[in-house]
Amino acid sequence: MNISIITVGKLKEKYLKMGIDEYLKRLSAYAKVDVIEVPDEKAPEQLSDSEMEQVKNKEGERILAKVGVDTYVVALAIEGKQKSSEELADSLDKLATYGKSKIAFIIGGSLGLSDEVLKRADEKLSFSKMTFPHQLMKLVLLEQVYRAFRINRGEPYHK
Ligand SMILES: C[S@@+](CC[C@H](N)C(=O)[O-])C[C@H]1O[C@@H](n2cnc3c(N)ncnc32)[C@H](O)[C@@H]1O
Repeated sequence: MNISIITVGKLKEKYLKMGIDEYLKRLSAYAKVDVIEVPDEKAPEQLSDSEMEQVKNKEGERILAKVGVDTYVVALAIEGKQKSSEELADSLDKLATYGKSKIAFIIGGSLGLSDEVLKRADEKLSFSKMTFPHQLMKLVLLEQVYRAFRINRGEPYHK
């Protein structure tokens, strides 16, 4: 399985980078995982609604340029569908069974994802009603994808 994690902006925080690198190392035993960072758009504190839309649209174009036509897209969105770890594992297993071997998980920037990206998504996945910083979301997502592979292989994982 080829998994892309597409995010907006460069990861700067060392403590997150260490965690992300650790899960990428663990995941390499199960799948090919690429982390793609597209440039973020400057977003000062005081932006009008239309300026915010413009920021999201520009970031969205950069995101969509990285998504292949045959890729199954999972957009991370607060308002998306919540799943248990077992349900996520089952979804990944089913995608592999039905020949969907390219999957992109997309995490938005500080203002979220554009409508175009959400429209392109095959599903929207929520990790709760809470808002997480996008770089932390990347670490949490990688841990859950790793957990999903462990579940699907029947390997022990921490409950
Ligand atoms: C700082 S959040 C953006 C917040 C923005 N107000 C919104 O509603 O999307 C950055 C990105 O992290 C991801 N994210 C944050 N919290 C999430 C959650 N609870 N479930 C799924 N994705 C989340 C989403 O992809 C979001 O676009």
